[in-house]
Amino acid sequence: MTTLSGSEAVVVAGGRATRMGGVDKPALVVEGRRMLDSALAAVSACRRVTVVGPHRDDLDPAIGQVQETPVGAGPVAALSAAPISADAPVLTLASDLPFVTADTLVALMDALHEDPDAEAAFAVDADGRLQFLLAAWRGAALTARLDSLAGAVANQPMKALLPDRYVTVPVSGTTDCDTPEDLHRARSGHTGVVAADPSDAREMLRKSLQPLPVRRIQVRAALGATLAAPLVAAEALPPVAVSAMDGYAVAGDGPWTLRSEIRRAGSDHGFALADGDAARIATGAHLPSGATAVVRDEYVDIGEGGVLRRRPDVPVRDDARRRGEDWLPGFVLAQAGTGIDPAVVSAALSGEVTDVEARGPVRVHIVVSGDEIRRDGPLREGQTRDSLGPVLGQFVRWCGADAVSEAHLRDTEDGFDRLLQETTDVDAVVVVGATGRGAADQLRGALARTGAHIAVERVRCKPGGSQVAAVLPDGRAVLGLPGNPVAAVATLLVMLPAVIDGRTCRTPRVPWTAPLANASDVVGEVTRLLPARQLPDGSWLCDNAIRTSHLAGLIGRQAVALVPPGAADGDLVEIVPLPRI
Ligand SMILES: Nc1nc2c(c(=O)[nH]1)N[C@H]1C(S)=C(S)[C@@H](COP(=O)(O)OP(=O)(O)OC[C@H]3O[C@@H](n4cnc5c(N)ncnc54)[C@H](O)[C@@H]3O)O[C@H]1N2
Ligand code: MOO
Repeated sequence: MTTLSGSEAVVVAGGRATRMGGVDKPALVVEGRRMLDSALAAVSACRRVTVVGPHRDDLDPAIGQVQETPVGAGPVAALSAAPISADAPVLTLASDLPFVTADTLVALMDALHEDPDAEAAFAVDADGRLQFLLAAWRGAALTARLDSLAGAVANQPMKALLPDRYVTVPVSGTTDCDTPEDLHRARSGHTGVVAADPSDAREMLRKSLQPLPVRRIQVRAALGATLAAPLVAAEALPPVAVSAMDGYAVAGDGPWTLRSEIRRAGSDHGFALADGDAARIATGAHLPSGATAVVRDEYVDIGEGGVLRRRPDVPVRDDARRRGEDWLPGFVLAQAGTGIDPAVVSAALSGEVTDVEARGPVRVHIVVSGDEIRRDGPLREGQTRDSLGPVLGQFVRWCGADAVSEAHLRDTEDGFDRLLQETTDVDAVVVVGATGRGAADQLRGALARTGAHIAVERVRCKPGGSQVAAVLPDGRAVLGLPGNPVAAVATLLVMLPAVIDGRTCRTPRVPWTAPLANASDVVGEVTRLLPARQLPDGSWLCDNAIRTSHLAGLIGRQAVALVPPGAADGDLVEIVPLPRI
C-alpha cells in the first residue's frame, strides 16, 4: 500500500484571495477546522512539509515556513520558493480545499507510480477541471519545470508549469473555495440534495445505498436478513402421510378389527395393516403401511371384541394429511427480497431448508455525541442526561437491524473522522447529534473529508429537518439524527428501514397508512412527525404541541404520524409504529 512517508509536500497558503475580498483565506474555518489545517492534516505523514505564505506562529515547528518573493506573486512563485528534493515525489496543495484527505493524495501518488513516463498526476474535479494545486509531482520534474522558467516565476499562471506528460485522477468531495459562494456552500454543507418530505428522503437514500454481499447462512441465524434468492422447499410437506387427528388408521371401508399396536407420533415401530384392520394413531404420527384413511376418535364406536365402526351420523372423511398436500419439493415459499422474519425461518424449517442465500442482517453502530451528554453519575452544571443512548438500540432492533455496539463521542476536532475510519465492521452508523451547523457539529465535515456521498442533505420535515444520510466509500450507511430526542427517534424510525431495504435489497413495504382524525389542527408548512394514538373508531389522533427534548411525549402513544402539509381531517397519512414491549 502506498504511504506518504517518502514524499514531500508544499502547501501554498498565501495569496491575496482577491475574490474573497482580501481575507486570510487559509485561516477560514469550514466545518470546524481552518482550511489550512485540513490541508496540513492530509499531508501530515509526509517526510517534509513546507507552507508557503505569511509566517504563522501557531504551526507545528516541524513544518517549514517560507514566503514567496515578491509577496503575493502567485502560486508558481510560491512553489519555486519551497525546497524540493529531486529524488522524492512532491505533493503540491492549495490551502482552500477543506475536504482534502490523505486518501486523495495516495490516489494521486498511485496514479503517478503507475505511469513511469508521467511527470505529474493532477486531480480533476467534478466539472472536469484540472486542479493544478492538488497534484503529485516527481521532484526532479517539478524542479526542471520551475528551472525552465528561468526565474520568471512571479504572477505566472499555473499552467505555465504543465508538464508534457501527466495523468489525471478524478476526485470528488474536494471542492475548492475560490469565491465567497463556494465557501458558503462548503460551510453550509449544501449540496442540493434536500428531500421534499420523509418518503422522498427514504427513496433518495435507498437508491444511493450499496447492497451488502450475499452470504450463505443458516436459516436459524438468518432472522433480520433478506432473501437474496427465492426460498425453495427442499422436501414435500408433509414429507409422508400423517394423521391430522387422534383416532384410528384404517384399511378399507370398515368395519375394522382393532389391533393392539398403537402408532405414536415420532415412533418408527413398523407394522402394516391388512384390509379390515385398524390401529390407534396419534395426531402427527405417520400412517402405517396398508392404511387407507384415518378416522378421528369422535367418529367411531368400538363394539364387542374390538370391532370398530364409523358412526352413522358423521361425515365420511379422511383425517390424514397426505404427502405434499401443502407443498412439493421445489415449491417457492418466499421470493428474493423478502425480509427474513420468524414466519420465513419457520417455513424454511418446514421445507427442510437449512441454509439460505441472504444479505444482512444490517449491523448498526450507535453513537451518541456531544460534550454535554452525560451517561452515568450526577450531572454537573451544563450537562444533559443521556436519555437516548440506553434506549436507542431498542428502536434500532424494532426497525429490524442489529444494534451491535454503542459509544459516546466527545466534540473533538477529529472524533468523527476517527469514528468513520474505525467502525468498518458494521453496515451502518447511526449518529445522534452533531447534524446542525454549530461550531461543535463536526459530522458533516467528517463525512465530506471521507469522500462520503451525501444521499440526503436535509429533509423538509419537522422535527428532523437537519438530519443527514450518507454513504461512505466502503458502502457503510451513515444516518445523522438530530440531537433532540424526539427528532432523533422519529427520524430513525422513518429512515432506518430504508437503510435495511437498500443494503439488503429488500422489497420496500408499502407504508402503513390510516385516517387522521385531527389533521387540520396539526398541519404545518412541512411534513410534521407527531406522536399519535388510535381512537376506538379506528382513526388516529395526533398530539399537536410536542416537546422534542425528551421522550415523555411518546409515553402511551402507538405511533409517529407523518402529517403532510395540506392534510385534511380523515385523510390517510403514514403511520410509523413505535416499539411494543
Ligand atoms: N441556529 C439553529 N440552531 C438549531 C436549529 C436551527 O434550525 N437553527 N435547529 C435545532 C433543532 S430543531 C435541532 S433537532 C438541533 C439539531 O442539532 P444537532 O443534530 O447538531 O444536535 P445537537 O446540537 O448535538 O443536540 C441538540 C439537542 O439535543 C440534545 N441531545 C443530544 N443528544 C442527546 C442525548 N443522547 N440525550 C439527551 N439529549 C440529547 C442536546 O443536548 C441538545 O440540547 O439543532 C437545533 N439548533
Ligand atoms: O428539527 Mo429538530 O429536528 O425539530 O428537533
